[in-house]
Amino acid sequence: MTTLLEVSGNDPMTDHHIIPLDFDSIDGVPESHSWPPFDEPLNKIQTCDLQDSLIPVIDLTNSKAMNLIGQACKQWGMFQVINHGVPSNLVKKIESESRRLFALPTHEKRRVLRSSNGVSGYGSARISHYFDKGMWHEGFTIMGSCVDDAKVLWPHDFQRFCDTMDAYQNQMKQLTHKLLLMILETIDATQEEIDWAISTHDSRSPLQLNSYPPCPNPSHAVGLAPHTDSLLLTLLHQGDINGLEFFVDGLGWRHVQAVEGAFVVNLGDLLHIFSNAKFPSVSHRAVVNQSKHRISVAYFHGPPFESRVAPSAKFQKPRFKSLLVKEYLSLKSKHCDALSLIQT
Ligand SMILES: C=C1C[C@]23C[C@H]1CC[C@H]2[C@@]12CCC[C@@](C)(C(=O)O1)[C@H]2[C@@H]3C(=O)O
Ligand SMILES: O=C(O)CCC(=O)C(=O)O
Ligand SMILES: [Fe+2]
Repeated sequence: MTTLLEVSGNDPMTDHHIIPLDFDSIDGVPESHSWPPFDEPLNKIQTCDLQDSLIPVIDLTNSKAMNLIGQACKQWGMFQVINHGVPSNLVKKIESESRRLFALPTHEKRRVLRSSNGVSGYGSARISHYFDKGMWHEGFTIMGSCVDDAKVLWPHDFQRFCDTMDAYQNQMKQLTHKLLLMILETIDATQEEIDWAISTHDSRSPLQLNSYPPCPNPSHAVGLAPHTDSLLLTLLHQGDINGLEFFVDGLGWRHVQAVEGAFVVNLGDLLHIFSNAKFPSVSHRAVVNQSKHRISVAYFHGPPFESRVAPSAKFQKPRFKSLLVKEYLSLKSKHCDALSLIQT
């Protein structure tokens, strides 16, 4: 069985790409993390209420949910869901447990630093090696069980962290299954293709905790640099602090309005390939602010790494070459524009 470690192992990132800033002692944006001022999202000047936000908020108990989801996938590659069935007290716990982790002293967090060609653990996002500037971000990636790392952080009090992470991942698995069935039905995927996409056998679904501490100079820092997610689907809890933005051709960067109790769903590269580019793999980023410590939790679902990814058999003119999922991830770990490298 291929682990993510193997697919990412062939380009060990040098340490300065992995170790986040020491936010306990930082008092400004160092040159290493100072980005050229970037364009403000167009709708920053608009009132930030719902109808301004391009991304539809879809009630999963609505009988038209599947059609609305299909339209949102084609148009934006992103949507928000409410009345999804995930217990709100668990969502509150995942955020409070994440805050408890990131509130640990820097030297404690660095004891579970991700290894140079690893996936799990504390560190900057893996995309950091695409850029020569650092990000105003610290992350903690969980692949499967987090007991080993949690025992290092809290030798006598690790259970509630792990129980919360496990319970949340189980809920995410169920919600992902429900959403993928709807999304794939809108493009008439075959049963075999559906089984491939929803398979949790041997697939690796990382859980990513993101922390964006308040930043003294937010217009010169980037929380998470522009990227597309690589797998099939990402479910994001962003809490009540705005920061997620996505790029729309011709419009520029638009913010995704934080909606109480909603999950943001964005499609990844593998669904872009499978849909033969019918669904965009939306480029998105996270910006930081001066006063609030923003936390987000992202759950990534992908098919088994040994399996093959290709445009659905129903497309007469496939626009992408077929390759193994692990080959795609290995390509993406070196090139942020991996999708353009596998076009037919
Ligand atoms: C299976 C995955 C998905 C990864 C890489 C690997 C493990 C960690 C995931 C993230 C989490 C944070 C954002 C992202 C962009 C990153 O840098 O690491 C994600 C990336 C991807 O979606 O490509
Ligand atoms: O924190 C956010 O809003 C975005 C996080 C994200 O894009 C990711 O973890 O892939
Ligand atoms: Fe992302």
